[in-house]
Order: sequence, then C-alpha cells, then structure tokens
Amino acid sequence: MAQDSGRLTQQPVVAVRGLTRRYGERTIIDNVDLDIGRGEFVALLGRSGSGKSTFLRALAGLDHGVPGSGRLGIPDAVSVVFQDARLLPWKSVVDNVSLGLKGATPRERALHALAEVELTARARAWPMQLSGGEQQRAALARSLVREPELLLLDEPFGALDALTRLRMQALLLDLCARHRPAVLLVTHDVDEAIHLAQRVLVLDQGRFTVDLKVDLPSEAGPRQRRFAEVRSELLTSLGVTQEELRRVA
Ligand SMILES: Nc1ncnc2c1ncn2[C@@H]1O[C@H](COP(=O)(O)OP(=O)(O)OP(=O)(O)O)[C@@H](O)[C@H]1O
Repeated sequence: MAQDSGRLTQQPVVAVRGLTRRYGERTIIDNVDLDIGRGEFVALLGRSGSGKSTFLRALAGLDHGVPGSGRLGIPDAVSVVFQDARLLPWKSVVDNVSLGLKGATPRERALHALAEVELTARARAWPMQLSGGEQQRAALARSLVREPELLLLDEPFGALDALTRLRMQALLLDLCARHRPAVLLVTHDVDEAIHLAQRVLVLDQGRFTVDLKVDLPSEAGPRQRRFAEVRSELLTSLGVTQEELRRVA
C-alpha cells in the first residue's frame, strides 16, 4: 500500500484504529486503520458491496448494533450528507437548515449557509418544491452550518444529472476550501474521486488496498498525464482489465 508518511504534521481529525465490522459470518471491515488530517479531502472507492457505506456509517456513529471492534477517534462536530437529501417535508428549507442549531441567531446562520450554496431565493420554499440538485444544496447547507470538523459524504451527487453533478462538485470544492473540514467522500465515480480528493483509498475485502496521493499538477499537459495515470491505477485496482481499459479509457 502506498503510504505518505510525512502527510500529517498535526493531530489528525480522524484516527481510526483496528476497526472491524461484521454482518453475520461476514467480516465487512477487517481491522482497518485510518488517519485524516485537518482540511484533508479523502475519497473512498470500492466495488459495489465492498463495505464503503458500512465504513462511513461506523465513522458517523450510525451503526449501533452492528457487531465489531476497534477505536474510533472522531471529532464531536460531524456532519453527514447522503445520496438523498433527507429534508423534513413539513418544514421550509430554512427551517430544515436551522433545525436543532445551538447558539445565537440560528435563522440568520441558516440563511447565511443557504446563501453560500446559492439557495437564498428558495429559503422559504418546501423541500418538495426543490429540484434534486437544490435539495442536495440544502443538505450541504444544513451540514455546513454546523461547522463540522469532519464532513462525511455518501454518494452525495449519485442521483444528479451530469451537469448538475459537475456544478455541485465545483461548489463542494469551494465550500471545503472556505471551511476546511476533513472530508471522507464515498463514491463509485473514479473521475469524481480524482477531481475532488487529495487522496484516494480503495476498499477491497475489508481492507484499504490502495492509499494514493493524487497530486495533480496545475499545468494542463502534466495534469492530464497524471490524471490518466491515477485513473488507470485506480481502475486496475478496482478489477478493470487492461483490455477493458484500452476499449473505454
Ligand atoms: N444491515 C445489514 N445486514 C446485513 N448485511 C448488510 C447490511 N448492510 C449491508 N450489508 C452487506 O454488507 C456488504 C457491504 O455493504 P455496503 O452497503 O457497506 O457496501 P458499499 O460498498 O457501500 O456498496 P454500494 O457501493 O453498492 O453502495 C454488502 O454485501 C451488503 O449486502
């Protein structure tokens, strides 16, 4: 496994040690370690059923009753965004975002977060009046207004059309540059992982079989070459054959 030992110079935000999770006889997550630093954006790839969501749910503390062991060093402020926005249909968008907020001026803070995701005009609408992309913007606003130290994203753009997905990816990068949470993004999309993350993990048979620093150069030519190199390495590690790669890549 490729490791970058100099990556973390300060206390990591996430420090997972020996994490194991089982469903019945099957070990889905098998004695896994993971550190994520402040402001670090990590993508998690893996074949369907490899256990990506199981791992994310363990980090989110949403897997009560699932047998397992290990130590989870996780900050108090964690937000999760899923593929579906999970807004409460009987509350307006702004009320969804401000729901449960502690401290002063929750409504103002919710409106500010909605402005950050360019949804000010829809603040008083009902969730069912929003498009899929707008609902995911509201879900992002709801998580960011809590100022999470760790942002967990489980296929957040999986249900969106290609153009909306692209715009949401750009928005997410802007928001992360501004707020600098540690991010773990679960995705099926290799290109999305490379575009968004500084580091990409591949989960296979309960272990991280790849831990790759993306490091895209800014200059166009070298950037394209590095992108193709990383893409090919990741696709190969996900079981795509050289022949398949030649035909579609
Ligand atoms: N509550 C559960 N009880 C029993 N088995 C489960 C449960 N949840 C998930 N599994 C099984 O555990 C394995 C890992 O599931 P998980 O949803 O974590 O995979 P994934 O990598 O996120 O998959 P996908 O990419 O298809 O969403 C799968 O084989 C799944 O069927």
